Amino acid sequence: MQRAHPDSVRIVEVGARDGLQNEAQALSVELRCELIGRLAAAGLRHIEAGSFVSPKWVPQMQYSDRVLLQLERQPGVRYAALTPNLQGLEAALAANASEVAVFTAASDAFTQKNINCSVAQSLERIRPVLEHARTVGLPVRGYVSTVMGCPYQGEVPVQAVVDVAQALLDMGCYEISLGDTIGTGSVPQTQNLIRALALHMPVSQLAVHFHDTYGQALANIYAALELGIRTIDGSVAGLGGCPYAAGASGNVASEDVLRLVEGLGLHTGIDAQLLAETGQWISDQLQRPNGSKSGRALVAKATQK
Ligand SMILES: CC(C)(COP(=O)([O-])OP(=O)([O-])OC[C@H]1O[C@@H](n2cnc3c(N)ncnc32)[C@H](O)[C@@H]1OP(=O)([O-])[O-])[C@@H](O)C(=O)NCCC(=O)NCCSC(=O)C[C@@](C)(O)CC(=O)[O-]
Repeated sequence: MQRAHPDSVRIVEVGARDGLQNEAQALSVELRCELIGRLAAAGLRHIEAGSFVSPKWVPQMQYSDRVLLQLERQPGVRYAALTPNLQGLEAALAANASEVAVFTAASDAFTQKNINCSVAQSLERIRPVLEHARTVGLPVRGYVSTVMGCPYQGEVPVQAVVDVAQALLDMGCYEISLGDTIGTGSVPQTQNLIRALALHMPVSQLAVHFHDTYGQALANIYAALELGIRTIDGSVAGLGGCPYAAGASGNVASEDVLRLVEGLGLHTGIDAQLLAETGQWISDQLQRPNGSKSGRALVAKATQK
């Protein structure tokens, strides 16, 4: 997998997956395809397009196969999908996903609620996914949730995160996305975690995935950037919520991440105005407030002209 230049940042857009999976209203296949098309037009090059999980567990992600098959693909864009097991991988391959992501957590209590098994059992489910993906040359990203706190267990030891991240890398994931699932992380926690991980694996193989539940996401991302992280997950318009924290806001907004990294002189290849307009468009479709401050500001400024 090509690594980012130190002056460039890769934003992994998770709005059409992590965002929409947490919205109360399930969007049509057509609107999901249009969202992904607009994100690609804005310059996003890594877009999570869907999730091949049980529709009984996450009904909003049903028909991800249709989304992947119907969307108009742009050259150079990776259209990724979440897969919990071999059944999901087969579906993702049939829908021609450019890559897949496997997911587990650093706390057993969370994996039990999320995927109905322990962390150790989840790794055993993931192993054949990676083995099969390798035989067909499909890249696999790995997610570790609850890296800074679990809604059921509370504190999560740093060593538990290191162990799971290492296990996923050893199985063949090209990158680990560190999920602050409930957004409770702080700057010192972010620094401690990344420093601990960096003793065992290259920072270039780590990404950060913050939910903005307590408004700390941008501060934590800045701390991560200072420690060399160059891959950041974001969700356009801050789509999503958090099923584990009532009333909580969703993922950090991609528009706000973009503003932060551009302010630091780092490059992304993303058009801020097009992304902001996409954020406003999808917020209107969902009849929800636009969760990005910089997105709202850019749209308002353009309207004033
Ligand atoms: C993992 C399972 C399936 C286990 O669910 P289970 O009930 O333990 O497993 P099962 O193997 O007994 O299967 C039960 C049913 O699901 C079906 N099934 C089995 N596998 C699949 C599949 N791949 N696609 C579609 N259907 C599937 C299977 O066919 C069967 O259907 P039935 O016989 O009842 O009609 C379930 O727990 C599940 O789907 N969980 C989804 C959880 C989820 O998607 N959570 C959100 C994603 S994680 C996340 O958002 C965090 C992240 C990544 O963003 C990072 C962060 O923020 O921290």
